[in-house]
This record gives sequence, C-alpha cells and structure tokens, in this order.
Amino acid sequence: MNNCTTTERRNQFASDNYAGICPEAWQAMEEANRGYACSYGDDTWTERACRLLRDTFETDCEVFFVFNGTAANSLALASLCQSYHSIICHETSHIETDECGAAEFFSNGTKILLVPGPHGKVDPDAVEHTVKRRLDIHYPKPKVLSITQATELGTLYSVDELRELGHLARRLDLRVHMDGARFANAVAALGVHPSEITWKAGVDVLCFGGTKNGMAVGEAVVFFNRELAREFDYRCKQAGQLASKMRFLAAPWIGMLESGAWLTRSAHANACAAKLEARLRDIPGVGIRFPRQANSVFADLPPGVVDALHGLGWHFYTFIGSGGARFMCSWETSDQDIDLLATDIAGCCNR
Ligand SMILES: Cc1ncc(COP(=O)(O)O)c(C=O)c1O
Ligand SMILES: C[C@H](O)[C@H](N)C(=O)O
Repeated sequence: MNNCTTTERRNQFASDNYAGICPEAWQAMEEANRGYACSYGDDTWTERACRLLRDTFETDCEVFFVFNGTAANSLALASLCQSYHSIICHETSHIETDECGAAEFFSNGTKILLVPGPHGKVDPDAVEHTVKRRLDIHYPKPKVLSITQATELGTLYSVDELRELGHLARRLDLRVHMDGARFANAVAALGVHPSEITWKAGVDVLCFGGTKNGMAVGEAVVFFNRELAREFDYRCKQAGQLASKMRFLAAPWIGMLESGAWLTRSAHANACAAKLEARLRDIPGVGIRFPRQANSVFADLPPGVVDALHGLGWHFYTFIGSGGARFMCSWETSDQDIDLLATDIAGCCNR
C-alpha cells in the first residue's frame, strides 16, 4: 500500500490547454455577444483587437486571428518561404514534433532542418553551420529560422540571445518566425517590453498564443514585417482558418490586453511552476531536468513513479523534448493543486 493520497482532483498538470477560460476573456466574449456584427473579421471587435496589439507592440504590425497554434505556425511559416527552401528549428520544436507535418504541408513541402542547442534553444553556431554546410543547388536553401519563446522545455531566450539570433538571421538572409504559444509567459517572466523580444530583436512574425493564456481558442499571427503578410488572409481562408464569427476570436484579446490579464494570468502560471519546482526539489530522488523559467517544470522521477502517479489520476506528459515528466501550470492552477501533486509525488517516491 503506497502512502500517496487519493483525492478527487480539480486541476491537472498535463498542459495549460487543460484550463478553462479566464474571467477576463469570458467577460469580453459576453460583451461581444450582443446582436449582429459583421463577419469574417470586418467587425469592430476585430478592428479594436488589432489596434490593441499594435499598441502593445508599439509598431504598425499586421494582425490575423486563427483558431490554434498549429495553424498559426504552419501558415505563418508558409508565408516566409517557398517549397524549395528549408526552415531551421530546434530538434525539440513543436513544429517538428507535434504539428503532424503541418508546416511542411502548408508550405507545399518546405523541408525542416533540425539543430541542437541547450535546453530547447537553438545554438547559433549550429544554425550558421546548417546554412553554410551546403551551398549547392541540391540542398534546400535555408530561408527561415523558427524559434519558440517560451521554449517547449519551459526555458527562455534572453533579450541578448534573441538579438544575437536576429543579427545572425539577417547576416544569413533568414527570416525569423517566433512560436509564441506561451509568449505571454515569456514576457511576464523576463519583465521586458514585448517589442524587445520581437521586432526590435529581428522577429518577422510572431504566433502569439491566446489559448494557453486563458482564452477558449484563438491565436494572433502578428507580422512585424508587413510585406510578408501580403495575401495572408487568402492563405487563412484556404486553410479553413478564417472565422466567420471572428468577433469571438478577437474579443477575448481585447479583454486580456485591456485588463492586463495576459500578463497577470501568465505571471500566475509562472509563479505556480516556481512553487512546484521548489516542492519537487525537496523530494529525494526527484531531479529537475531544465532551468524552470516559465510555467512548466520538467522532472526526472524514480522508476515506477510515473505509472503510480498516472494510477492516482494525474495527467502529465512524458513525450515532450528529451523525456522527463512535464508538469505544466496555467492561469487556473492553485496552491492546493500544487500541494496535492507534490504530496502524491513525495508519497510515490517514498514507497
Ligand atoms: C510550443 C507550442 N507551440 C505550438 C502549439 C500548438 O498549439 P495547438 O495545440 O493549439 O495547435 C503548442 C501546443 O500546445 C505548443 O506547446
Ligand atoms: C504538446 C501538446 O501538443 C501541446 N502543445 C502542449 O504543450 O500541451
């Protein structure tokens, strides 16, 4: 008999997309749900949300709303290159591991080239080597560098690291895509202005995640290089990503941006991950696999503990990156959730 607690669990740690809709997003949806509004993005909510994002980034960026992160990433990437090009990304990138070949599909075959790097972040030297290793006609010419901020492994690129990558990309004639499914967590954790880790560092397009930030659905594709946004609306339409009731994708962005919840809710998730990390570090036999810099903790657990925790009803992934158990916190994670999980992990480790 193990001494793990067995109680009904309200929240899980598999993903921040397990969480519900945060109050600010929900209220904005309710406010938008009044009467008729123009469809396909011609409504006032969409116009206001786009304006708020331009204000947030302090630049005249082009903004489009799509349903999910895979669509945002793959359609944005397809806009940055041709099928005979290649996209360079980290070997643990979501576009490589968890989007079912969407980027290759929507770009009509652009090849993804993987590079290593510490803690889920691309190594600039590996990027340069991948570009320069072959210059002949037979090699798919590298055209895009894709980075994820916060990374799939819960780490962050610093402002300086992003600036270095931006300079490198310019020197190598690469366009820069940022998978920002957890961009809000990065901004909250770094405490910087969002422009500092995007267009000022050389990012051409950001896929800004709303879903994991607390919205029901919806990601913003933010083109800082407006020329690359040409006809992106047609690309969205063809891919089934042009919402007819666009106001309900856009309105939550208004709620989150106007209230500041995009930052406060992600800061909460980050703080929860820090609390969980502290609890796990006190459990003998548990290792922390990567620096915890955003809203997830990657833990190495003793043999049998993963199965024991799953047996207690805990949901968490072990397939992200190079292994380990990923515990992801969200805007909705509570101290009680953290205590329940940590107590069960300790109990299962002490069997
Ligand atoms: C880093 C990262 N990028 C992109 C996505 C894709 O998002 P979606 O599952 O909405 O397609 C995810 C999913 O959670 C993710 O973790
Ligand atoms: C991995 C899974 O596809 C999802 N992107 C998540 O982070 O939970």
